[in-house]
Amino acid sequence: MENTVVIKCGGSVLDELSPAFFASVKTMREQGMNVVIVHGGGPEIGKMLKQLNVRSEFVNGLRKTTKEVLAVVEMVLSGKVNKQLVTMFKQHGLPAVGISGVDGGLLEAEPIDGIKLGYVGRVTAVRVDLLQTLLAANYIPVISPLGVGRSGQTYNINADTAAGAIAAAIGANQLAFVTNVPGLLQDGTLIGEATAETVEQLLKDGVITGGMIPKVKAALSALSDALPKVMIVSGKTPFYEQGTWHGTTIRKEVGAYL
Ligand SMILES: Nc1ncnc2c1ncn2[C@@H]1O[C@H](COP(=O)(O)OP(=O)(O)O)[C@@H](O)[C@H]1O
Ligand SMILES: CC(=O)N[C@@H](CCC(=O)OP(=O)(O)O)C(=O)O
Repeated sequence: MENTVVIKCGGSVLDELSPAFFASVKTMREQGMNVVIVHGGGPEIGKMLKQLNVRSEFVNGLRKTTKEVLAVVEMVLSGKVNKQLVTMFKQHGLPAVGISGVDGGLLEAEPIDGIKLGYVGRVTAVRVDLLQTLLAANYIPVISPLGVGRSGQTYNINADTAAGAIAAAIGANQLAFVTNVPGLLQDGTLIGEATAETVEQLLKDGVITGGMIPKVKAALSALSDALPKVMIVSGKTPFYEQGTWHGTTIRKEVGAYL
């Protein structure tokens, strides 16, 4: 779908989204862009698991998801976080519809590795027509990263991975990861522009760690001719003004897109 931006809002910044974040989304819509939001909620899930005394651990940045953990993930992502975000959009005059990847079979998924990770899924198909219908009616879809298997099983999907898969499926020409830092940092300094090759090197050198790893991996696999650049930006400050992105831009190669 031409002129479409997929924006992933990280759980790390959901409580700190500034009015400037919503103003940036408004600007994009005024410029005729279709906006699709995918949200995370890792910290909120962690808090709820703790309150309920349910243990969970991370394996390679992914939350090992037992049946008990899955019930909490579903409740927090498609309930609390999704509705909070929809309400925030409404308060800023933006019409949003919250759906999870289960609704309408939006995100079809299969288990990544049932033995090690339990109910953690990867996206195998996206019901693009559902998103197109909402966008055509001028709504902003706000998606929580749950998937549904062929047998009806629900899966927990990393929000960065889900955003990348949705961007590729809908044919978005822009993808942005909104998080709690200004972009990719090296020794505390913002990296304004990076090629896929540079990012691979930063991963190898251990400059990119923790929650930034699934983000850049999703960015690298989403890059294509149709999606020539991916942005990593802050949700605490304006991230898009007068056609300019503030943060890190990752391109396939130097000069791939200007
Ligand atoms: N090179 C890096 N540049 C910026 N942030 C990094 C880097 N390496 C690791 N990080 C960490 O990644 C975090 C963002 O990932 P995460 O906490 O998972 O956020 P989100 O919930 O937005 O997905 C940052 O707050 C920072 O601590
Ligand atoms: C499989 C897996 O790890 N799923 C994530 C889904 C939420 C998420 O990705 O939230 P952030 O974007 O805030 O990290 C989780 O359970 O935390």
